[in-house]
Amino acid sequence: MKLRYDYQYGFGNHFATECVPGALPVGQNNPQKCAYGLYAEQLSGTAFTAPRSANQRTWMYRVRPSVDHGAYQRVSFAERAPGLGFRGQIATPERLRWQPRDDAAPDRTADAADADTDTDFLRGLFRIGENGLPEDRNGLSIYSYWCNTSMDGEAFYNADGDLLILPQQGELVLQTELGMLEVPAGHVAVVPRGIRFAARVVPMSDTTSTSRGFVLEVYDRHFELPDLGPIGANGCAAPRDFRYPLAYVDRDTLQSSWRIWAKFQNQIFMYETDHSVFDVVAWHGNYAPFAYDLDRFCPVNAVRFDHMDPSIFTVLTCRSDEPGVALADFVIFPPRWNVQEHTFRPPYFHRNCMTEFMMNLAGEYDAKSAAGFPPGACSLHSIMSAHGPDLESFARAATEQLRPKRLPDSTLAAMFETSRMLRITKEALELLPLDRTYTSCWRDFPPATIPSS
Ligand SMILES: O=C(O)Cc1cc(O)ccc1O
Ligand SMILES: [Fe+2]
Repeated sequence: MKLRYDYQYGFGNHFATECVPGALPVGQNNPQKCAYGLYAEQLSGTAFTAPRSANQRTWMYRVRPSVDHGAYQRVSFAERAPGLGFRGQIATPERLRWQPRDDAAPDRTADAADADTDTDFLRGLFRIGENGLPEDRNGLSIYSYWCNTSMDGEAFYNADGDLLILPQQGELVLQTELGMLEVPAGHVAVVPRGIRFAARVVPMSDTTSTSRGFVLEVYDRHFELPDLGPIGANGCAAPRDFRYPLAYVDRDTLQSSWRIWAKFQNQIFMYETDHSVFDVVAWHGNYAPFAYDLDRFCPVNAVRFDHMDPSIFTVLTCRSDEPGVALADFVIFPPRWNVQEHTFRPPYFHRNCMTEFMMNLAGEYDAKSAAGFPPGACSLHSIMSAHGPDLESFARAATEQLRPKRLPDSTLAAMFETSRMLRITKEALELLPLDRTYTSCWRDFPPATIPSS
């Protein structure tokens, strides 16, 4: 896919970019006077004292310093982002599945407001489940989003953690302080804690411009590329494919008034400015939003027999304190060849010490019938709750002729896998299209016949 904007590439690189020649100071961060009277400002993504390998910060050179804004005002959820007010209250081990959020369905807001309302990314965020607290910098939230309107004259930042944004349909363009980042379906983006952004929806046709998808919010560490162990130095997601924005200033909006929304300790606040916050003329550093085309993922898997664990498809991981255990992994199930001999090829039956939130992004998922798990649908299999192939997929895969089989390019599923237990929002059970017949897909497996003793 042809991208609209230019980028700089390389996961975690130290970048340097300027959209006006000479704006970026050379050899120092804090000149006594910056070029053009710009203001130098540091954005720290890790503690000042974090080890060098983990340290993340960016220096921005901007038209005004960020401090120049009105007072923070507390805003009600209903006024700006009802779905952020949905809190995880329900503990259930039940296997849950939701059908896609329908454009016509009034499921988007707390008040189940009428479907004609313009809904931007912030208003369309709908918390499904959570664990932990941002104030403890510990835990995560999972959302779905739906939007049909761009944020205009407005921006948002999340003080509570990083946002991984995964469009399933449509396209978002994120205008961020550090530049423009387009995120069509099939790509993923991460906006780290504190970086202000506006989400724009790209028209799909003359009459529709909607985007829907999913968001994973993590409350402490940042996303990293997973270690590859014996896989070696190559394979899976390559660092060079991660794209970062170039400095971008929209001169036309510089003097206009803006409202900035903030999520802080899971509350919403707003302040006003009489100028754009997208006024960073130059920046350098390694704390920045990024995007990645999931089609660049190079799948590695079993080439003779048996089914590898899905961790083999991890794109990004957010570590916990325990080595090898993620707070959350972002995993995909990409187009690929299935070639295993004498093997039941789809995902196996299992119970896991991790929570699995599954999303079908496109095409068919090999462990579920197409009708039950269409693109846009999602499911939750919580810690130790049994799940796996449904009866229909099992019957097919247990009897199919095992030739090399291409899972088509139209296939794409994804998973947020977390070591935490989620509490589900009551709104996810009441307002989203919950599939009340889900667990019946596992009824009536014929019993094995064991020889009598
Ligand atoms: O439950 C799922 O569908 C996800 C999954 C996929 C897989 O290939 C192996 C295990 C697993 O949990
Ligand atoms: Fe699973």
